[in-house]
Amino acid sequence: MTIDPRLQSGLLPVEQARAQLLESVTPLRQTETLPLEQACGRVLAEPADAQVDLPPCDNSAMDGYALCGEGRQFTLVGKSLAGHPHSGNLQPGQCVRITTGAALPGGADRVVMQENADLDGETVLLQKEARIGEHIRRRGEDVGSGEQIVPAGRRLKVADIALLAAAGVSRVTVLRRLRAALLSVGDELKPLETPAAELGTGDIYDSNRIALKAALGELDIEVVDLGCQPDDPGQIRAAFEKARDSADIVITSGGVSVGEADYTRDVLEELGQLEMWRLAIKPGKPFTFGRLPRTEGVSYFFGLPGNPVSALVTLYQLVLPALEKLRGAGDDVVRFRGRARLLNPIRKSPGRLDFQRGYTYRDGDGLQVVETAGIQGSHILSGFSRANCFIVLPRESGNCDTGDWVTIEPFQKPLT
Ligand SMILES: Nc1nc2c(c(=O)[nH]1)N[C@H]1C(S)=C(S)[C@@H](COP(=O)(O)OP(=O)(O)OC[C@H]3O[C@@H](n4cnc5c(N)ncnc54)[C@H](O)[C@@H]3O)O[C@H]1N2
Ligand code: MOO
Repeated sequence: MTIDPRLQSGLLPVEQARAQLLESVTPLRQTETLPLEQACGRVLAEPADAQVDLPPCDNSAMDGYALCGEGRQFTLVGKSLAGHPHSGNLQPGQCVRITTGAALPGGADRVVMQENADLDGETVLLQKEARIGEHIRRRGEDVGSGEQIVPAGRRLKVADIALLAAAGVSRVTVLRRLRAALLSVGDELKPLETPAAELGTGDIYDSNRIALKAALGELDIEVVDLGCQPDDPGQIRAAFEKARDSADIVITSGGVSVGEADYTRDVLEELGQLEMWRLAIKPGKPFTFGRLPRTEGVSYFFGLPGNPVSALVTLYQLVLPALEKLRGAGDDVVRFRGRARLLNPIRKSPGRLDFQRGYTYRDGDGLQVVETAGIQGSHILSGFSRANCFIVLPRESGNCDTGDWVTIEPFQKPLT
């Protein structure tokens, strides 16, 4: 197999890696039909059409009186409540009591708010004349029956669910959920169930798998949990084969660096193709991407570094955009970045795009400020836990001083 020579000599820029990842993955095609109530967060595979007009009829936007014609004096001839329309047609000079959302009776051409009218027996007196069309919501002004209301490819958010429900769409066809196989690699890793007293020297809890599982769960991705594997090429190979055969993507953590027990890349190259390794990102330099072909199709392979902060930063910055494309929702993902003023100096050496962990807030003067969330080692989880944003420092920048303006990227799902 051939590797881009730039990968061997230097480090691949993060933006280039993202673009390459997006180019490499092909969105899912299989679909399923679900009740609307189960579809939030899923990607619509077929456009959805309104089953009814919205609003379904001309109706009132206010509690008050529906009037027929001009003038300031009207005779009250009935009422129209939401769910209980007035049956007759109004003649000029007549009005009915009406509530918000209630159907406008035939002949009514304007509505006056009750605050602007006085009732005297059967007579309604307006404080000032109402304009034609005032406070009337027209049938179909939101959407018309049969109109396409949500396009294919939309990741359904709460507002989409509200619209579809209002328009009478009770079932939708969505792309099936992505399936990810997850496994950790390392002799030192122990399952979380192990009592602390039973840990040997250098043993650690397999926290990455738990964190990655939580992150994928937040994204409504099905997880096939393949546990932790020792630093043994045979066992890693068997686990990769199982992962490849059971999932659309395989996510591993650990064993992608250059240590003597780092077998992940070797096994990847044996079973498939290594497409990307060593990026100009901090933390997360040894991030690995490749493919594991199977009898039918392919499973995409993401090898995250073992260091816990590196694993999550690379998941968020590199894997997620690819997953969004894979599950068909590429264009709906908005990643917000802003600027904030640094409250403390930051150390950085040029060479890698740095995602430091920070805590941002508005100070008493309304200024967006950010402070570092403590020491920045890729093994320091307490700072990550305290943080609410990344401080994004350009690849070639060096140290920063108090008062400098820096780029921040507030945490969004699945980091929140
Ligand atoms: N000589 C070099 N050494 C290292 C380099 C390098 O360029 N040259 N890169 C460093 C960088 S940067 C990183 S990041 C790490 C990544 O190493 P691996 O992906 O091979 O990960 P491991 O060596 O297996 O583990 C690293 C670290 O993370 C802990 N770990 C591993 N898995 C888990 C898990 N599931 N849950 C929690 N913690 C985990 C592991 O115990 C190690 O402490 O390599 C550097 N070395
Ligand atoms: O790039 Mo590694 O992820 O610093 O620790």
